[in-house]
Amino acid sequence: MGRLTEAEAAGGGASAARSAGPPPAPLPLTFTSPGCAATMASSEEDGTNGGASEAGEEREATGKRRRLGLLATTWLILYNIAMTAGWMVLGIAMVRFYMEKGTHKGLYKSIQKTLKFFQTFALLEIVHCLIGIVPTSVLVAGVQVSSRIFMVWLVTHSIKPIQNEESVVLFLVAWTVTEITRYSFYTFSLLNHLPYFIKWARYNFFIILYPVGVVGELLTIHAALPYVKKTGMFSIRLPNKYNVSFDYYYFLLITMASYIPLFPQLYFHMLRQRRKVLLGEVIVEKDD
Ligand SMILES: CCCCCCCCCCCCC[C@@H](O)CC(=O)SCCNC(=O)CCNC(=O)[C@H](O)C(C)(C)COP(=O)(O)OP(=O)(O)OC[C@H]1O[C@@H](n2cnc3c(N)ncnc32)[C@H](O)[C@@H]1OP(=O)(O)O
Repeated sequence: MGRLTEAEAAGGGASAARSAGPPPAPLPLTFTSPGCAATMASSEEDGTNGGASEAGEEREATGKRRRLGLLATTWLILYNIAMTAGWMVLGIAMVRFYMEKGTHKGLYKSIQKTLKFFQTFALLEIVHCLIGIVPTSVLVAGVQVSSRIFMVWLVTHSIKPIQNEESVVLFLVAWTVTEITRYSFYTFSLLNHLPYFIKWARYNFFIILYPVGVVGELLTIHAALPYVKKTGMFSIRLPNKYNVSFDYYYFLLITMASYIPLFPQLYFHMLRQRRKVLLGEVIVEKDD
């Protein structure tokens, strides 16, 4: 798989100037699905070039909806509205909790049901990719969603002593702001009425929120380590009749280490999406 920038595809001009600079380094993981190339190639926009661009955007959105089918589009609109509402409820609950109590202690306990419900519901994002109704790669969605599910169920839910750590608030705030923006972006896009500030927020907030969320997650896992070591939770010791052993403590250490290769992949993927959507750079997949 090779990647072609708009400058290469169009042979230069204003677009070339926009996408000037060194081409992005090829990544070991391919993050765009083959089915996604045509959509990407047709989505040139910069939000500033007036009527022609808007008309083009509208045509593109209508075309996209036709390709998707009414059922899939309706489902995605309902799904995205539900997720936007869910994360808004969570955000409001967090702000209210803090304003009433003046502390973050007890915050996780008070919002955990809503968090678990909506974050678990996000598993459908992997299904959306698998059945091809969204062009995101299964790998990107899989890493993103599974790391969140892991944080919610196998770390924060299971290890009660860490629930009041400040780091939990850090990732909760980062996730909540991101998801309200992301799901409202998808909803308005599907409805073909995307306010520019939502598009802008979707492709700028992550620059800060992604690292903030990752720091929160890593500090939370780190805080869990002594407890996991002491209790031996989720671990299987030898000897046993299956002759298998598993140490959750080391599993957590490996998980923390896996952020080093995986997080930059997600971050650079988002930076590429940002260039495509906000700066109008087109990335065309071509077979070698
Ligand atoms: C079991 C143990 C596992 C341990 C694993 C350890 C791994 C550790 C590394 C992982 C670190 C993750 C940390 C993370 O949890 C921290 C945070 O999240 S902090 C908060 C900040 N976070 C973010 O900003 C996250 C951003 N993430 C995302 O946006 C997505 O999750 C991602 C999958 C990365 C997005 O990628 P995508 O390619 O989908 O971007 P786009 O939004 O531009 O969408 C591309 C096209 O798909 C269409 N689309 C996608 N979803 C929908 C939808 N629901 N409805 C409608 N359309 C959708 C979208 O419109 C685009 O279409 P087009 O290209 O045609 O315009």
